[in-house]
Amino acid sequence: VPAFCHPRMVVKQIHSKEKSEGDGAIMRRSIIGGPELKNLDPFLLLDYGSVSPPAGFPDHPHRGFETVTYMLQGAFADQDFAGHKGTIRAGDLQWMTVGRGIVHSEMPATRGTNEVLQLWVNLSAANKMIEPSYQELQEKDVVKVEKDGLRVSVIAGDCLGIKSPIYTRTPTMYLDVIMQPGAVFHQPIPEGWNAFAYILEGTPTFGTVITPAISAHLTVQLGPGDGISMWNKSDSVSRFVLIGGQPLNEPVVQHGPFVMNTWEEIKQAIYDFQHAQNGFEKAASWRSDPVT
Ligand SMILES: Nc1ccc(F)c(C(=O)c2c[nH]c3ncc(Cl)cc23)c1F
Ligand SMILES: [Fe+3]
Repeated sequence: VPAFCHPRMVVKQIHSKEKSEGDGAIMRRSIIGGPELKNLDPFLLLDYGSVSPPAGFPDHPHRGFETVTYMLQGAFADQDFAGHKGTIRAGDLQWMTVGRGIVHSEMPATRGTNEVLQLWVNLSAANKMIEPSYQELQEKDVVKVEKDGLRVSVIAGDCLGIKSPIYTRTPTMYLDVIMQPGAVFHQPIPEGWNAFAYILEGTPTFGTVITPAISAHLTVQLGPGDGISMWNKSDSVSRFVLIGGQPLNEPVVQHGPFVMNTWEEIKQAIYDFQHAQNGFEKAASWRSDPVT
């Protein structure tokens, strides 16, 4: 008996190229509104970074969306212009609803390799100018499902009956999936949602068609359907993040770290930031402290 009425299939596989971002951080940008992957609404980008000091992401603004920072290894220190400070360690999650504006810095907090995934989730027009807020979970509080060679960290949404406590204004599913050799995993994804996977290690198989060996740092876009079946037919561990979200179907105008619906609103965001007003008041005098 097939697991789903309309199993989703792989429709596109894109290798992410390395590019520098912020201050010397070498990143692999997996999805951007670029020509290759336009229709992944509500997602704006997924960045994989392997960052060592002195590189990092010094003081910079955001407006109009959410940043989801998930640490894979090492740690990052973040500080914002409202005095919010924290250290995000391996397995920790920071879901930052930027809304009307945040100025912050995100710097590696250990001398070694600090591996980070950052997803940008767009906000609806109605939510773009809401007050900023954070939802932060330590690794021990990220809900996990272990079953038959499967270990899923439920970052957002629910999996095998286990629900994340994270409130997602834009309905989102975000799973960190580790599959031992021979494991199988069937995950429902609501019809109409856009969905993709980003492979971190191994060669997992997605969909009923045996896709070619899939390698690390590959984005796999999934087509329409009500769920995805995955196997690990190899003899080594597979790890990937599986991400899906309900499209907003609104115009997207992005200028760096500002994402609004019209150019007018982008000009306003730039003006507000430069004149420390309309949500950027605290940007007037704030500078981040050096990370020890
Ligand atoms: N200057 C500038 C301009 C635009 C940015 F988006 C950023 C930025 O913060 C990041 C872009 N990818 C990322 N991945 C992980 C982390 Cl922790 C941060 C970022 C930045 F710094
Ligand atoms: Fe940032």
